[in-house]
Amino acid sequence: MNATRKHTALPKAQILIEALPWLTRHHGKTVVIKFGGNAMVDEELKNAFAQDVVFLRHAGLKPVVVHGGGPQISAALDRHGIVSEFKAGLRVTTEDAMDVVRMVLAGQVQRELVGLLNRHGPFAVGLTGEDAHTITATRHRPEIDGEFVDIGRVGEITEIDTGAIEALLADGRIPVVSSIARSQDDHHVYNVNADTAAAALAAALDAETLMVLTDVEGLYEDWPNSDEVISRLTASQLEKLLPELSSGMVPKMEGCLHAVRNGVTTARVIDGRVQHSILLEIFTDEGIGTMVVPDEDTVAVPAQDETPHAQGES
Ligand SMILES: Nc1ncnc2c1ncn2[C@@H]1O[C@H](COP(=O)(O)OP(=O)(O)O)[C@@H](O)[C@H]1O
Ligand SMILES: CC(=O)N[C@@H](CCC(=O)OP(=O)(O)O)C(=O)O
Repeated sequence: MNATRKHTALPKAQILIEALPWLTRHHGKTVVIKFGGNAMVDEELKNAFAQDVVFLRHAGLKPVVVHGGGPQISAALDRHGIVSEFKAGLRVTTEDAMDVVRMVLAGQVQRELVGLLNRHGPFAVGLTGEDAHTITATRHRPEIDGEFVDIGRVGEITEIDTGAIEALLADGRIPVVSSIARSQDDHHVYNVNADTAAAALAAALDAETLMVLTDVEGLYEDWPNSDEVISRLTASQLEKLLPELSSGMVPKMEGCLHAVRNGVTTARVIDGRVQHSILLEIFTDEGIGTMVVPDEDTVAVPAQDETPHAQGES
């Protein structure tokens, strides 16, 4: 038998080897993955998402999932006869609506994700920001047209306690966090935008990467007029762009900026409608979506041969 004969499965081995430098560099690193409600509506996509997250866990990374559930909350509120209203991209949350938000996020969406991940082994443990003081918030009053408005039980994060999440990660688990905060003002809870919660957790956990899965390809340069995606931008470039952004992209991009300004090496917005978008983003040369990086002068440039990602990801 010819020892140099190429096996037909060689391309598979090559794909794995291509990922080796990335895996080596990211071994043991924390990756916070935000799964958006709009990317969460398709069964196949949800299964592929769970596979990707478990894959990362087996590859030696420490994934933390933070989930949204905007469409699911709106549907439940509708069933309760409560009209959904958004101001500054945030849901106006009455006391009654807060009970529904909590029920949907912690009792429905989080349970489903935990179940999907645990088909692969005893990995996922669900919690909300209320648990073990993980997320504490005070009442958020966004400034709209020069005035601070009351939008009910919407929280502005004041403190993160990473203890519970870190203990779970040390035990080899995959924490699945619902974006509800304990209140520092009273004994109730606050509704927090899931992008904001994910970014705050990524920064507090000193995560390597924040990945935000959504229902568009990334940040469009001139939305809604064109579908040209911005593939890479620095923190300063993003900061200049923020005032022009609208709706759901505002908390997403503000979150990415917060993350990279607070120690996270890359923040990415990727298309959650694409099956296995997490693995595609990590392991393929093309990369998909929008990547935000700290300003050039604040990061060390990685060695070229260690970068499988064409966009020069670190
Ligand atoms: N510049 C932009 N690029 C891409 N999407 C944008 C932009 N500005 C606003 N959007 C809107 O933001 C939405 C994503 O935010 P959101 O609906 O909150 O998603 P998710 O449920 O994944 O958090 C897109 O579907 C799009 O309608
Ligand atoms: C204050 C606020 O707006 N909270 C969000 C929380 C869920 C969320 O952010 O879900 P997506 O990521 O799917 O948008 C809401 O009530 O819809």
